[in-house]
Amino acid sequence: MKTFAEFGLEPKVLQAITELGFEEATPIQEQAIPLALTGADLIGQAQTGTGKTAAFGIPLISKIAREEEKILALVMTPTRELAIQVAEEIGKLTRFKGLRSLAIYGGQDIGRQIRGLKKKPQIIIGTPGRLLDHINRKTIRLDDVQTIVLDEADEMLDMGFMEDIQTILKLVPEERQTMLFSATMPPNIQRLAQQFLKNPQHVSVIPKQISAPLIDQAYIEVPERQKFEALSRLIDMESPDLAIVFGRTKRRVDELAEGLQKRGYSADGLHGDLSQNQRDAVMRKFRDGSIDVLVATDVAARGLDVSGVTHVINFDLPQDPESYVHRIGRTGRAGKEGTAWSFVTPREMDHLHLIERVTRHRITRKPLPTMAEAIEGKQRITAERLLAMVEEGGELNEYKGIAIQLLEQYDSVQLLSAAMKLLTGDNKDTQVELTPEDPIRAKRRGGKNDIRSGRKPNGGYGGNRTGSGTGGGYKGNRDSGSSYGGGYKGNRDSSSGSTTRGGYSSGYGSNSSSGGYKGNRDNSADRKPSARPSSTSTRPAKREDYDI
Ligand SMILES: Nc1ncnc2c1ncn2[C@@H]1O[C@H](COP(=O)(O)OP(=O)(O)OP(=O)(O)O)[C@@H](O)[C@H]1O
Ligand SMILES: [Mg+2]
Repeated sequence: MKTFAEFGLEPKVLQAITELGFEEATPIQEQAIPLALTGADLIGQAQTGTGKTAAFGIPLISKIAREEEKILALVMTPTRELAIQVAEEIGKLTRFKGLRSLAIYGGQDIGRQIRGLKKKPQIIIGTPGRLLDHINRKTIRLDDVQTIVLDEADEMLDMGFMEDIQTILKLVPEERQTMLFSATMPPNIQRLAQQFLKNPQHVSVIPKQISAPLIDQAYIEVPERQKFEALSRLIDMESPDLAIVFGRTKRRVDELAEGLQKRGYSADGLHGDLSQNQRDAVMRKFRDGSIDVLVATDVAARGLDVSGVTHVINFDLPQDPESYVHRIGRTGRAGKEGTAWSFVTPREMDHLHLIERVTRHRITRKPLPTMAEAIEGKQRITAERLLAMVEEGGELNEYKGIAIQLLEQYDSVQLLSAAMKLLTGDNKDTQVELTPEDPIRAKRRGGKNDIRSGRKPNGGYGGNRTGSGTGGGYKGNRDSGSSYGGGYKGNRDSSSGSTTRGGYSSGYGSNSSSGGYKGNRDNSADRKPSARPSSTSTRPAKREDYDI
């Protein structure tokens, strides 16, 4: 392993890297950084959570002089949340060097972005749709761009951004450096690369299995109708610090988040129909631990890096193996361990086997958690919370009088059991009905089913995307203070975890989100309204359902 000093980086960048707590370069960084510093075009592939952002971010910022007042680097990402996150990481890396970077994405007030652009940032990180909007308004000019990065390039193509990306790339001077990064590399990427990259160097760190190694993967075979009960038991049994539950559609996510809240969990939903304000608020709550369960569509599958995510649960199986790899990659990041669970209905077993084949990884079958296991898990957490309060020496004097009185009259075991029962907040009786989803049908994959080799056959799914709207309605602002990877790191051990694991009792009461955002279904993410003409893509549409 190399240290960052060995790359010959300037002191201010090294200082920022040290500040981020990076001691050694990850394998993709070790390979990509020296090459990228030579100015070569790159295609970088490495497992989820292995530091691809810094692998392109460090060379990108190293090339820029502080006094420049032009846009010299452009990073494109498929989702708004990812644009925000990458902008934060680049912001941290340029902290001492003092470069200006700005995130540009749909859903945020365009006037605010224009004001930001007037400060002459050298680095723009954005989603293609809104970038193009600025380009057309002439508020962004790309004439001086020297470096372009496409993060999650394959996903951007799948989302129908091919044309937008091509338009944008054509506006950037030919003498530039172009880099593509992702954990998966299907063939349409090769086409894009052929068209826009010059003699690209492939940098890939891909061991035998494509998914990140530190993720323990399991599945539970469960009929559609029992999935919610299974989820509730699983969460109780596992008591995750932070979990992401993936649902297939926006409606599913709404219903799941609402159902979990009703049952007393501290959960909230994220999908493309929420206003940007709501999306930001949910992400902020998840990042700072004030909710423990993020229920999301695939809008959260790519690139998101939230420290402390211990569990990913595929409530619905994803449509394709690539999505599976990215979804479960939200845990087990940066050398940490994680657990991924998938619910598989009996009719979806083929689909599960396809995922196993393509990812070259056996997923362990586990039984549905029993009620006893669920209760045991909940009791453990309640006991932990109780003990944490005792050990922290919380202010208990006001309660001691009544405690002594009660103990004189009642048996201590009886009393403590009753208190624990109250604290555990058993809402098991609350009925939750979900609208059933059809089982995922296994997609026919001709040729070699190997995402690592990049040979991914054309999907057989034409169109049928339901999302519409191009991220209009520039609602919302995001305040800049939110923190990615911020102050709660290292503070999620079991005792403090129990303080954030609200919902089993009172006191975490801001779970108000489930209302409000329904009925706003046309304001989807930056996703394009319908499948692009197939002439621009090897696959007309990847997913049967673009309802994320
Ligand atoms: N050299 C390093 N040492 C320690 N931590 C690192 C290092 N490089 C990156 N990280 C941290 O690892 C985490 C994952 O990094 P990053 O988000 O860049 O992964 P990624 O490879 O882009 O994953 P994905 O495929 O999911 O997008 C981040 O929290 C990042 O700060
Ligand atoms: Mg990434």
